[in-house]
Amino acid sequence: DQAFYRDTWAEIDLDAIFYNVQSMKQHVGPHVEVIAVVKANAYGHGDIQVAKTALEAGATRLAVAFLDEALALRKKGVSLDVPILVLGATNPQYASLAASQNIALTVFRADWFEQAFMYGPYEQPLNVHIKLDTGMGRLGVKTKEEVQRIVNIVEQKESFVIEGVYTHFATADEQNVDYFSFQYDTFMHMLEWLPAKPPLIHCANSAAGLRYPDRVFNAVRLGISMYGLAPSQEMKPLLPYPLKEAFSLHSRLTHVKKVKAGEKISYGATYEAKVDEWIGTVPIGYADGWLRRMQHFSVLVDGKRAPIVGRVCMDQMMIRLPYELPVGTKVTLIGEQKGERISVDDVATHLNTINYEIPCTISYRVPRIFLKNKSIIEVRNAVL
Ligand SMILES: Cc1ncc(COP(=O)(O)O)c(CNc2conc2O)c1O
Repeated sequence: DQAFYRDTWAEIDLDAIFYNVQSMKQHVGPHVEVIAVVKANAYGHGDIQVAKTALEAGATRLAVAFLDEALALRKKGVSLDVPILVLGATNPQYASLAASQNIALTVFRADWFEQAFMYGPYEQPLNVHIKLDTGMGRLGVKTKEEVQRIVNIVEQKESFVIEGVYTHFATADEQNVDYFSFQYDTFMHMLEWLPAKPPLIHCANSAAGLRYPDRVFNAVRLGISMYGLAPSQEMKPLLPYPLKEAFSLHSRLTHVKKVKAGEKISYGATYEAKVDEWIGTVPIGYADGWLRRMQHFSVLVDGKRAPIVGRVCMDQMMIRLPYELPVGTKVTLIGEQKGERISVDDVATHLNTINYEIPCTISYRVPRIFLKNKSIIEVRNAVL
């Protein structure tokens, strides 16, 4: 039986993931842990495959958005001795479950602990990372009093261990460093509120890790640049080492026809052939996360750019071919053909968004093929 039957797939180059993690590891030095941020199915790249590769490449911890993603990694084989940090908020009633699975939780409210304690008992203590809000304005403690309340509760109950303290930057990927510096200084000031320094102190996302390797304390939360994507356009000229893009997206022509001038293509009959044209049909659409706004963008066939013509449908779209090509011809929507390249950034620019959003949006319906040394080691098909 086939791993998947459709003619559309994403390829994740795990060698690129490995290289990007190893590069950051070397960049920040041996005293700084790399925490691989694999939330949102590893930004659409495949959570367990990226997690395993990152750990092989020197990451020592994983980070996810919420508890379900951490439990999923355990179920998929991440051993208990690999710590996983939940970056988002967790309902206090699940604190003991997290503790039993060596999953650390982000906390930022003293009342959370009062509730979490009621849901005991805790066979083993829960590791918590106190999040400080230095200016991101999302989650985090903002006052010394709140920090004191948290520390007092933790000291009273042996169910909780403060394993870490951290903050998150809002503008680390921008050329202007004013707000970044304000947050960094605020973090330094807030750290003084803690009676003792926890084992882990971390503030850096990819951008901060790339730009200020000597100001990351002792761990970096590596997300976007692990996938070989720059945190922002502004940051591209500031990259201390090259990044290797891990994600590519491909399909194959399911139909090729010659249309006469005046003939219409796709819903709304919005596209009209100006002259006699060769039109190809590609089996990918907005239900795959290749959004309707991709109309007027181009894809690669035979190493040439072919414009998407007419409206993108739920499962298919049409392109204007440079010349007649056989059914089955490979179409590259993100990636390289014969030296021509369409990057994740190109798609993001067309959609007037950031590169983070693109791989995350390629839906469960697109099978993921995992490559190591250019050969397929695994296929994930969430449809079957
Ligand atoms: C708390 C936290 N730490 C680290 C990271 C990794 O950042 P990076 O991918 O820039 O390296 C994120 C990413 N959070 C998000 C990325 O996009 N939207 C977000 O909320 C985060 O929310």
